[in-house]
Amino acid sequence: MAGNWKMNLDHLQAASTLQKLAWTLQDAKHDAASVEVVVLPPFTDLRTVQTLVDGDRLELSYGAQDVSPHDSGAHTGDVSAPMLARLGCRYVVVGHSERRDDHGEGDELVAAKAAAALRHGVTPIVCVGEALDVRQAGRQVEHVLAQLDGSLAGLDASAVAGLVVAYEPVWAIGTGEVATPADAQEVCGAIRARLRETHGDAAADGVRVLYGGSVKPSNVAAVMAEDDVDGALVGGASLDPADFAAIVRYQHHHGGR
Ligand SMILES: O=C(CO)COP(=O)(O)O
Repeated sequence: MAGNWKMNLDHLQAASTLQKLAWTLQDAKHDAASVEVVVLPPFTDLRTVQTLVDGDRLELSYGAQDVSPHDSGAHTGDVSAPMLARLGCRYVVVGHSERRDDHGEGDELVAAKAAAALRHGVTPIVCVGEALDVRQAGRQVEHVLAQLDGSLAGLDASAVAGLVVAYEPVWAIGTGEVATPADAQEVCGAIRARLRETHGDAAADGVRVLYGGSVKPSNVAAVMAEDDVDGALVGGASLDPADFAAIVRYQHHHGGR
């Protein structure tokens, strides 16, 4: 269960949010071995998050929201995978729709970013998803699979087995419009089936497929009940530690699988 904070919470707010999240999960005796909890704060928060997680031995993982395809050099404003690795980032989001849209990132760049992360032991969370017009035309599966093929270009089966892929329909992000569990399953199932074809069983069975888009404590259990949804990538609701903890612990609150 991953919380993408997007461009919210400065490093002071990050510290209090993280502490509240950790206490809430601890009070609920959350078993971190069964459901991994990940926060994805802005770059400027990462050192603070690292210090807290290490110092207080919090059972939380963290990562960044973007990474350069390059390891170092003249790339003003970018942050490299070695830098993220040194900060203890276990994950990094690549290809979020907000970066694809705001910064014109295409599949080739996303694949280069995923490869950069993997070179330095950081697990990419590769985001794919269709816009509303594509869904209305009924072309969501072919669209997402083309994005997936492009965004994972060049990765071998063992790399894919360790990956996280997040299906986030753009029309469901920040809109309150959640895909139905069947919508999420259709595309998440197609993603896993495609990876089985292209990279084999170990890759398809190892990859973790997340759903993202207006996930809330009230709707998470239904989407998690689908076969090919392994977790959630949560935006807005992850900013509230009580809501995010409730999402992480969806089985206990809503009787999911
Ligand atoms: O984009 C998302 C997570 O990466 C989803 O955001 P919301 O949960 O705010 O819809």
